[in-house]
Amino acid sequence: MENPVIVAIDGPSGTGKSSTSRAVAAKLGLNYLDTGAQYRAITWWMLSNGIDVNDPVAVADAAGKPVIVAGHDPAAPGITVDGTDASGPIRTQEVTAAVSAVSAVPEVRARMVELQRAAADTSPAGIVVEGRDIGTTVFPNATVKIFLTASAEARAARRSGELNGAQSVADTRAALIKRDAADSGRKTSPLAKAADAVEVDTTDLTLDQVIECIVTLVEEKRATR
Ligand SMILES: Nc1ncnc2c1ncn2[C@@H]1O[C@H](COP(=O)(O)OP(=O)(O)O)[C@@H](O)[C@H]1O
Ligand SMILES: Nc1ccn([C@H]2C[C@H](O)[C@@H](COP(=O)(O)OP(=O)(O)O)O2)c(=O)n1
Repeated sequence: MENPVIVAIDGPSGTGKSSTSRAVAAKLGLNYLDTGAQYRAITWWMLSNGIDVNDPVAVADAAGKPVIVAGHDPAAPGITVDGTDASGPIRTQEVTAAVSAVSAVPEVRARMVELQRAAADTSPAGIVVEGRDIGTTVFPNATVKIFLTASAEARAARRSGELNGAQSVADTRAALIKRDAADSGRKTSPLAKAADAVEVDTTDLTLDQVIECIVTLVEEKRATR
């Protein structure tokens, strides 16, 4: 049988990773994994259990405790923490503000990477994995690597639209620039474009155009291997 296809999609917040990855996985009949949801889930567990998220030693000590299970169906991925559905709670602004600190802790990353590689091992046809370090660290031999970008203005407008005006575009822009800097500046597996990734600037592209572009790249790669 053909080797499973691994599609790595990285990039900062609001570039379209989740929407694009889900659609690409659905179109190609592949599994899907949102690694940002995993980091959000462990962050939610830390906050819910009174762990000081700004104390890396406390976070490292607790990193092995929660049981995090991410779904792989692109139509309804879902995520549970200790058996409880966490899909809603992981998207709160409290979690968003704390996730960069928690995901910078090496013990947290080691655990998540283990889960991410296991997800690929149990995906016979293959998997689309989205995050920040998928092409650089988690799957350096991925079949196709994509790095999505977009202007800060476009990203803030998209995110603010999702929050239904609960946060202004200016505040959303400031928060995401702060998170980009933390994610790009950390020591362990920072947000970065792999040397062999294809960069796609989505600022002036529709979601359908981005999906089409990535599906074509994967199909071309599949045809030549
Ligand atoms: N190319 C695009 N053009 C316009 N809006 C987009 C595009 N890609 C994604 N979006 C919208 O932007 C928001 C953020 O997209 P999402 O996929 O969650 O980004 P990320 O996972 O990179 O944070 C969503 O509301 C999504 O529908
Ligand atoms: N592979 C990954 C994925 C996410 N993270 C961290 C850094 C990000 O700020 C958070 C949240 O990621 P997520 O993709 O859910 O964020 P957005 O949907 O882009 O707002 O997790 C990471 O460190 N490594």
